Amino acid sequence: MLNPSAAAQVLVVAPTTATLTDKLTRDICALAERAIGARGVFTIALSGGSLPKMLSGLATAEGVEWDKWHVFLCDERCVPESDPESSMATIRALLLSKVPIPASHVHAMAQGVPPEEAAAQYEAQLRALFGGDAPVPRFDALMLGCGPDGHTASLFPGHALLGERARWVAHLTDSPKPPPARITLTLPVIRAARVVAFVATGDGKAALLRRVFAAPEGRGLEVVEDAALPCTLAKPSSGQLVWYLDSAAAQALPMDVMDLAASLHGSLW
Ligand SMILES: O=C(O)[C@H](O)[C@@H](O)[C@H](O)[C@H](O)COP(=O)(O)O
Repeated sequence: MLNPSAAAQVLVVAPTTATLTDKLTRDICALAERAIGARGVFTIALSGGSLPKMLSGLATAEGVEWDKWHVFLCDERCVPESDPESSMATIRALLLSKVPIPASHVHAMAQGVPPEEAAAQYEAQLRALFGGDAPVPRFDALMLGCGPDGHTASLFPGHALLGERARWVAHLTDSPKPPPARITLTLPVIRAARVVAFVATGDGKAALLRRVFAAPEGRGLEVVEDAALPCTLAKPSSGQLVWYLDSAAAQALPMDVMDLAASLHGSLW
């Protein structure tokens, strides 16, 4: 019997996006409680795209110690927060404006400065919080999405940033998904997280997910690293990887993979 909280990789498949939202809410609250119990704070980095909407259930969750949360971004589009393309603006509208997280615990990326400077400033913020001497910060949770091309955060297939090993935060000005200028956490930071959670919903992700879960039969849920699909490289080296899908996104997964999906009841942590 699978004990999801002990497994390095977990698959959750919910029949609808509403049930997926409920499951995500329960799991994130349980993870936050565990992190706060162990270290006194919960550090979570969020992405843009459709993810903020999937997290909106957190706004009505009960018993959350919001004052212990520190919220970061996995990546950001280099636009002002007044622009509808701003990921932070969406996250504020759908979640942060509805919960009492202290403003000083919300770590946005700088606006109105060149992308390179915004990346350097964000890395300096992380170093101040996680300790400048740490080889890499260890987030409690990174919430990621994935594009049909396999990108995650702002790490795109074939991009030179996939080879970045020194910086914690990097910039790019040639993103194939608009807008072109972006800031992103790098792979060493993503791999150091305690939990890396992907959320993917809808038919448009089905073909990609078939490629992500393409390990030979008998190798369970193993996501095999494929340089052409950056989301497969975003695997924590000593943490837990969780893929949260709705049934539309999961429709092309092989039966032996679906058989390993965790229960929707309760929480993973
Ligand atoms: O700027 C962005 O859009 C995000 O940083 C990006 O990495 C997103 O998470 C994926 O593209 C998935 O987007 P969807 O959830 O909208 O499919």
